[in-house]
Amino acid sequence: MEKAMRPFVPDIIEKHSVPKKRVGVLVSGSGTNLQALIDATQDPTRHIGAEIVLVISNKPNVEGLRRAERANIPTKVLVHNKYPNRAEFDRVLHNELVNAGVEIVCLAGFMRILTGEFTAKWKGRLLNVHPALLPLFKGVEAQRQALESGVRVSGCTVHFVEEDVDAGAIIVQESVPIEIGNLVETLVERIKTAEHTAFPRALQLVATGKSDDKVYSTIYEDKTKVFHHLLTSRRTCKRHLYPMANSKMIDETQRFIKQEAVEYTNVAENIEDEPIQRKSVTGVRCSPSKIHTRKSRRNEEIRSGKYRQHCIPYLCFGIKDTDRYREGYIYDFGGTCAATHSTALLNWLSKPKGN
Ligand SMILES: Nc1nc2c(c(=O)[nH]1)N[C@@H](CN(C=O)c1ccc(C(=O)N[C@@H](CCC(=O)O)C(=O)O)cc1)CN2
Ligand SMILES: NCC(=O)N[C@@H]1O[C@H](COP(=O)([O-])[O-])[C@@H](O)[C@H]1O
Repeated sequence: MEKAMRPFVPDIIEKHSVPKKRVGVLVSGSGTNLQALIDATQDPTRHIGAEIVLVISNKPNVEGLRRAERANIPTKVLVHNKYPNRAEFDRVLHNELVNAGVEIVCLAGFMRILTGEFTAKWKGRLLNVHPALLPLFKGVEAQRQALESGVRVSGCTVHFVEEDVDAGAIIVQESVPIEIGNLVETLVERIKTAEHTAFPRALQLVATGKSDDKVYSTIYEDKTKVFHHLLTSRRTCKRHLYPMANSKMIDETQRFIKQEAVEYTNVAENIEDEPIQRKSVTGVRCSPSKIHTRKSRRNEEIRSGKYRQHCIPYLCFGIKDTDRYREGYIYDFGGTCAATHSTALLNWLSKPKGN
C-alpha cells in the first residue's frame, strides 16, 4: 500500500467496521427531505453511519414513495383514517418499524401528530424536521408565521420528537435570511434547501454520536453571530478564522455569504454618515496571499486614506493552500475589503474619497 496512505488506515477501518444504524422514514408528501437522507446515507464518503431500510407513508401515491422505490428501499402505505383511532394507527406503525428492525425513525414531512405511547417507545431515536427556528413558529405553516412576524432570519430545526408537538430537544438548526419581498412559496423552498443539509447532519450525529462536519455547524452558528455583528456594528468587526473541512462547505458557505452580503448591502444603504449606492455582490473570494502578506498595494492605499474607507465589513475566503494557511479558511476583516475580488465593490472602492 502507498506508504503515505498507511496513517489513514485505522480511521477508514474504524468508520467502515461499525454497523450502520437501520432507519425508517415516515413521509406524507413530496419527500425532498427523504431524498436528501437517501442521497446522504447512500454516499459512502458522507459517513452518515445509517441506512434507510423502510419508508412508510400515511398517504398513497405520493412522490416520497416513488423516491424510495427508485432507491430500491421497501415501502408501506398505512392510511391513518382506515384505523379506528390515532392510538391504533400508531400501534400498527410501531409494529411495522420493529418488524423491519428499524433503530431510528425520521419524520420527513410526516403530517400526523403521534401519540405519547408511540413517542415514549422511540424516545431519543425519533427525529423530525421543522421549517422554522424552534421554539419560534411551532405547528403548521411555520414559514408564513415567520414572514408575517417580520423577523429577518428564519431557518429550520431538526429535533427529537416528544408528545408535546415541536417541543423536543433541538439537534441541528440552520438559519435562512428572509429577503425583502420574499413570498411564502419562495421561503418554503429556501428553507427546504437548508433542511436538506441539516437533516443528514442530524441523523449522522444521532447514528454515530459525532459529525464529520461539526466544524460546519460551528461555522453556521458563528456566521449567524458574525453577520448579526456585521449588521449592527457597521464598521469594525474582529478578525475571525473559521476552519472548513472541504470545498463543499466552502461552496455552501460562499452561497450563504453572497446572499447575506447582498442583504448586508441593503442595510448599508441606511447608513446616514456613509450613504452608499446598493452594490450587487458578485462574489466572495480572496487568496490567502493577500491576507498572508497584508502588504498588498490595495491594503496600503486603503490604509493611506486614498480610497474611501468602505463601511461594509467583508467575509473573505482563503481558497488555496499557502505556507501558513490550510485550505478553506474564511477570514473576515472590519473596515476594509482589502482582499476582495468582488468587481462591484472593488469598483466602488476605487473611486477616490468623496466621490
Ligand atoms: N407527538 C408529536 N407528533 C409529531 C411531532 C411532534 O413534535 N410530536 N412533530 C410533527 C411534525 N409537525 C410539525 O413539524 C406537525 C405535523 C402535523 C400536524 C397536524 O396538525 N397534523 C394533523 C393532520 C394534518 C393532515 O393530515 O394534513 C393531525 O395529526 O391531526 C402538526 C405538526 C409530526 N408529529
Ligand atoms: N410541521 C411539519 C412541517 O411543516 N414539515 C415540513 O414539511 C415539509 C416536507 O417537505 P418534503 O416532503 O419535501 O420533505 C418540510 O419543509 C418540513 O419542514
